[in-house]
Amino acid sequence: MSQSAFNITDQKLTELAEKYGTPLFVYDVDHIRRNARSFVETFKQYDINYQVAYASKAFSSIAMLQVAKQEQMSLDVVSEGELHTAIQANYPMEKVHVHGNNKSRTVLEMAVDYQVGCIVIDNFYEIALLEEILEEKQQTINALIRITPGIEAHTHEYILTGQEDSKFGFDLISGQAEQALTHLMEHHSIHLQGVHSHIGSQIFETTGFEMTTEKVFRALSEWYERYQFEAEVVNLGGGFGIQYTKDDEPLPLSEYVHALVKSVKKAAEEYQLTIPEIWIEPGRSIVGEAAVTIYEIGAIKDIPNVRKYVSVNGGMTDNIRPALYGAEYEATILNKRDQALEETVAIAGQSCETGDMLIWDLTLPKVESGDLLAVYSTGAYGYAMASHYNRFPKAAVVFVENGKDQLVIQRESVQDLTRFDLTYE
Ligand SMILES: Cc1ncc(COP(=O)(O)O)c(C=O)c1O
Ligand SMILES: N[C@@H](CCCC[NH3+])C(=O)O
Repeated sequence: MSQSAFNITDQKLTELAEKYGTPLFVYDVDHIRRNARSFVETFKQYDINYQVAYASKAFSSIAMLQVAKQEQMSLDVVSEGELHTAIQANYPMEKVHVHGNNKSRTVLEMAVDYQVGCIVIDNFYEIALLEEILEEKQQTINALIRITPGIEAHTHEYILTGQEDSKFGFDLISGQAEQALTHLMEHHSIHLQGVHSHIGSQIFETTGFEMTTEKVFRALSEWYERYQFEAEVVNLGGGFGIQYTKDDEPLPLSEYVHALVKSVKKAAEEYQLTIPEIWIEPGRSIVGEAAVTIYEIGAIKDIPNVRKYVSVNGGMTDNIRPALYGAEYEATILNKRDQALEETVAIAGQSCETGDMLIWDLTLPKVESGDLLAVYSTGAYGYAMASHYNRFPKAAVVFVENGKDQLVIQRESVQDLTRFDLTYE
């Protein structure tokens, strides 16, 4: 499991828990950099133009974006808040790609004012709104159209995005993608650079990506024949799987890049099209295995012959993935790593929800209140999806690199929670 790839010792994690309190997200920055470099260095082996855009929805913070920028990545944002974070991190705006299936006028205006690298257009409503804004501002902008290729990747239903029946993008099958293309080709304030397709998340095979490339190029070839449209860019999204538990067997990140480049080259040759720039937008595979969450164990409820519930001082408010997707995690007790495994317990969150369980069956040494539990592979969609349910303040986030630790997101206090509340007169 990812514990082996995680390079911060239990002793260091224990010290960090004492220094910063719990629950605490601890990121191994070196791990983030290695993942980013796996993608970038593999692309460099080919004679093609590429962009690796970090999908900041997986974990966005100013410090994280500083690291992404240092690693030469572009950036995918999906909201005003993610774009604002990019601005605060001084991200080069020409490397920012703006996504979203319901972009607000504000986010589109920001994107135009800051002249972001491109807007990934999702629907007809957005085209009309964007054209109105560009007309008002007498501006132009680069764009990709997001197409849904009609691919069902092997992953959880809620994180599938490439199938025809999806809220995202213009689908190929009904002809809506082609309709968007012909409209955009006639309206010159939007410079159409190419197409985008993202089929889902936590995918362990390259087949889905290869099939997508084939479908995208088949459409591009038709569009070339009918309208002489040539894509400068083909963005094949993110979705590369990581290891949460021993049952997950992810491919090396370089494998995805090899497969994508080869399939693009093959399809371009087959349809006699120029090889476009290849863009990808990984999120989970950059940060997922780079972090652990440390909790303190509190209440223990043993129901003889039924189950032993071990509660931690966090749960669905810092990691909603088990409750939302039935996601599975592995964990250890930091202060008991050398002790024999003795009992199988269930790790419960502290929110007032029966479904707030982090791990149903975890074998640990004898558990006691006060022990520190480290849950692995929590770097993606953990803090990013945190909530204030039951008015629990959000956890703190620490980055560790070269043996040095630094707080990058402060722990919230209960005072923070009532900061926007007004009394009712
Ligand atoms: C459009 C788009 N791009 C990129 C990503 C990042 O996916 P992942 O974190 O699985 O790499 C997502 C999330 O699924 C997405 O919806
Ligand atoms: N948040 C999801 C994945 C969705 C990614 C964004 N489209 C997860 O935790 O697995």
